[in-house]
Amino acid sequence: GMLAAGTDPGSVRATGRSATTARQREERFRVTVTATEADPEANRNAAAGADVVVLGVKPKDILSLCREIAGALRPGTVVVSVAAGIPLAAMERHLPAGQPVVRTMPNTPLTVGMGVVGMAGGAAATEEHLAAATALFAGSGTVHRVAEDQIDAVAAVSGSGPAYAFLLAELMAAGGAQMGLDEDLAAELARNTVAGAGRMLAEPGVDPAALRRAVTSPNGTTEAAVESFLAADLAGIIARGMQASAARGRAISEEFGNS
Ligand SMILES: NC(=O)C1=CN([C@@H]2O[C@H](COP(=O)(O)OP(=O)(O)OC[C@H]3O[C@@H](n4cnc5c(N)ncnc54)[C@H](OP(=O)(O)O)[C@@H]3O)[C@@H](O)[C@H]2O)C=CC1
Ligand SMILES: O=C(O)[C@@H]1CCC=N1
Repeated sequence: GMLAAGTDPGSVRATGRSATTARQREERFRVTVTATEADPEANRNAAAGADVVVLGVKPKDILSLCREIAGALRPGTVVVSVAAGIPLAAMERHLPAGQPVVRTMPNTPLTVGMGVVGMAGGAAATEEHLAAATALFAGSGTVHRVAEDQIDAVAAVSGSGPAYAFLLAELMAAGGAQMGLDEDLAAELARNTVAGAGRMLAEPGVDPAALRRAVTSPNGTTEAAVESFLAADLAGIIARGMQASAARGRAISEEFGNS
């Protein structure tokens, strides 16, 4: 997303673990990608002198990565985490005192310029540091400042949310095939329906309920489907799934955020 929005590839130093995926990413993104399995200093070298460092490893690996790069950071370097569940205070404990840290919850639609990001700043993060973190995402989505205790809820709505829409497309395709449609046709109809509905939702100021009502003819086919969904407690099913997402964020904090 950053590159598509005009970031100079020459200004980006990326790292990964595997040399094979590093090569693939270099070819795909035209940025320098160094693998830690080939160069154990890769992360420290990438962090040294950077204005902004983005931590994109799994939550369980974030704090050891903070310790690994701590000695290479300049005092003003902004450390931006995308990890679910890892608290700002935990990262701050493993970084030099006073290091500006920003915790974010992005989502994959950033890759098509339609991302949404929740963002919270740590103890040493000033407006200038938050603006630098916002600039990473601003060309490929919208950034919303939230209190850190709301990040798990942001993850439940928008971080994990793309998967809910993709699951809907999968289930609609399966339902179409069950009714006798060719499997490929059912998948194509479902995929383009969810994609098309998403495009309609992206228009400024639209109300999803109004869009839904426009499809729902009185006593028609859509009404029959929607009534069936609601009678089966789709609202409760979605709410419980989102609670499970947020609970998993809290569990990650407890499992990996206390060291
Ligand atoms: N996927 C999503 O939609 C979202 C993910 N997140 C967060 O993003 C983070 C990554 O998740 P996800 O993309 O699913 O995971 P992936 O496994 O796809 O990505 C993790 C990456 O970290 C690299 N890596 C692992 N260890 C090291 C290391 N020591 N040094 C350098 N690079 C390393 C891996 O390299 P290699 O490939 O070479 O092994 C891999 O590229 C998580 O913290 C997650 O919470 C947040 C919001 C949305
Ligand atoms: O599933 C996860 O834990 C990450 C965070 C939000 C989306 N993917």
